[in-house]
Amino acid sequence: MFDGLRKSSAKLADSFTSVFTKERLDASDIAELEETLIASDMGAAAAARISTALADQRFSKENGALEAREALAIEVARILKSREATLDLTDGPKPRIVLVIGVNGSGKTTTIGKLTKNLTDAGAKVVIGAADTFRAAAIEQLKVWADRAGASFVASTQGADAAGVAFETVRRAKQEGADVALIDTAGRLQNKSELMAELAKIIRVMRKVDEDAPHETLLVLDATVGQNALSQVENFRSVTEITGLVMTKLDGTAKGGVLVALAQRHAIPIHFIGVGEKAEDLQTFDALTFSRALVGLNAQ
Ligand SMILES: Nc1nc2c(ncn2[C@@H]2O[C@H](COP(=O)(O)OP(=O)(O)OP(=O)(O)O)[C@@H](O)[C@H]2O)c(=O)[nH]1
Repeated sequence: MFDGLRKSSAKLADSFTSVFTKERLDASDIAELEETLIASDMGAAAAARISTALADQRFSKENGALEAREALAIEVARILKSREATLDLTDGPKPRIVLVIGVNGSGKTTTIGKLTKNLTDAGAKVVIGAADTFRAAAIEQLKVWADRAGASFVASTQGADAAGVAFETVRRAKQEGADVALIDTAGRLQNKSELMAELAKIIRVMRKVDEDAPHETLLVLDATVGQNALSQVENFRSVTEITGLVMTKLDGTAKGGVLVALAQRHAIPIHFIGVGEKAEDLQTFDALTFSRALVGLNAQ
């Protein structure tokens, strides 16, 4: 985690150390801190909240920078804590039906692959549905993950009806007594009404097999897009219910602070974060571990 967030923490640390060299911060230090936090993609509301909290604290002359960093991690974690929610897909209804949505390239396919590997390693039976029928490579990529993990795989040809694939995936998961069904979707529709119609159709058709489907709708966000992730949440939220978030590619960006902006703005659980391309790089989101890594402190 610490390594995965190195780019984000390095950016924050650079400007941060220069602010905290005093026992108490004056108004201009606070303003500088607030700017630093905004520049790290945390958003104005979270930056103001954190700066105000730090303004009331005192730090020692000798060790101020470290103490301030510890205090910052605590304040960041305070915002993130309410969004922390472990998602154990092997628990609850069987099969647990999970729809994975997000814009094109956000990391949906890779996230499903990683989840599948982690679930099958833990002994769960998984069925993957390649309902992203827009891109042949996405279907191929998913098949590789499915084969590697020994998961069942449902796909059709490129351009086929996505809802048909989703239907068959849920049917197969029931038939095989699977624990989890993970369904990949396409995020590349032309406009909002098309996206809404497509997702609504997928859900309607899945419900013919299981009236509670989907049990989870995970929105996958790419951290490298920074503040744009906020508008993606708004867009998807307006077309369907989102039960949880996954933020990928945190290792490839200095914009990791955007997760704080998201937590401040949207009351949606953050389940997983991606800090690399391997299955073990998909980690359960833990507010304090993330916050400490973000400000450049090792986990405790
Ligand atoms: N470094 C890094 N790369 C990631 C992570 N998650 C996904 N990627 C990479 O991001 C790229 C896009 O991921 P995909 O999983 O293909 O994205 P998608 O949302 O399925 O894209 P479409 O199929 O085009 O809709 C791939 O090259 C992945 O290997 C991550 O956490 N870290």
